[in-house]
Amino acid sequence: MIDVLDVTKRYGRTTVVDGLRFTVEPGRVTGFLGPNGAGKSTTMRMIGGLDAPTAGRVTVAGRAYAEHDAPLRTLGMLLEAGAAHPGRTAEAHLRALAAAGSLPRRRVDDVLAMVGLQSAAGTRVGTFSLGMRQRLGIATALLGDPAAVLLDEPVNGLDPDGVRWLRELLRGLAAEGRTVLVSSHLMSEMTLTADHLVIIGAGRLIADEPLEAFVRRAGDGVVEVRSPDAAALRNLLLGPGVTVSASRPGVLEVAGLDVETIAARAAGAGVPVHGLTPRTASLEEAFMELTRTASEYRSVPR
Ligand SMILES: Nc1ncnc2c1ncn2[C@@H]1O[C@H](COP(=O)(O)OP(=O)(O)OP(=O)(O)O)[C@@H](O)[C@H]1O
Repeated sequence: MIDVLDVTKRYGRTTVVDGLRFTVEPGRVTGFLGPNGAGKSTTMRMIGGLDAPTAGRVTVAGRAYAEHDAPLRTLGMLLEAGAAHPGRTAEAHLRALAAAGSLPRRRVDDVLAMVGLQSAAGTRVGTFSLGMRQRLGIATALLGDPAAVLLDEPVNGLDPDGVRWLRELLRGLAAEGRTVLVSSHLMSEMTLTADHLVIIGAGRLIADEPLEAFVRRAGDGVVEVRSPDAAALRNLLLGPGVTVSASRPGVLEVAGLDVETIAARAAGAGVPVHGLTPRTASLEEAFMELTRTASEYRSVPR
């Protein structure tokens, strides 16, 4: 569990984080969202003890990061890619960290396997692609088998396969009961990974809610349904307050019914359904609108 308790961070006269308060619960992926410059990295650095709040407190499992006897087992973090020495191999980099943190050597092999870098273990980090560096950064974060994981924009530099892999990894870590906080400035990315959202704008909390609640509030309520028997399904779903349109063959856009109801009706009538997705195209816009409005209420200069 991570607690950000009324934290403010000022650099000179600039307030970057402003009275921020939220809790990151274990067992789920929490997406930490905000536009560029919102204060995400600053907040994450304070959680990881790399920067001190001007006011307020941050605790990990009830204590400040620096006060833990086994910090690497408490919190693993990826705060910037490419922190490894370019002349070292991936394995040597991880071994050095394991030795410094009194971690068993086998953890090096474990995390190399977890991030899919076994075959590059003996390669110098300087020759790594951005995606490989990102994977090594994630391996570093996981080295101590930590109860909480903090990843700042981990998707940067990953290809589509890498993004999918990361999504599975994060969901797996949460399923193991760990606390997972992952930042992004893209809503669309988070809708596929996060269970819970913490949204900030201009250093202030804008939303702290389950992803589902955000989608319900900000989405347009349209469900896309793919079916090889779209015509039959259309007749089945139409009724008072329900509109069904078909923009592409085999795909219906249904407004006025939720995913569960559509699935139950189709199953009840034996109509095959191959896909059922709430339309999320508008979520990115809703997110931008939300954070833009918050920023406009700020006095300038901060
Ligand atoms: N050491 C520093 N000194 C002065 N200002 C800083 C410092 N670190 C960050 N800032 C400022 O604080 C603000 C928030 O930065 P931060 O990196 O935390 O935002 P972010 O939400 O992570 O954005 P991004 O998505 O661009 O990484 C920015 O305006 C940045 O210029």
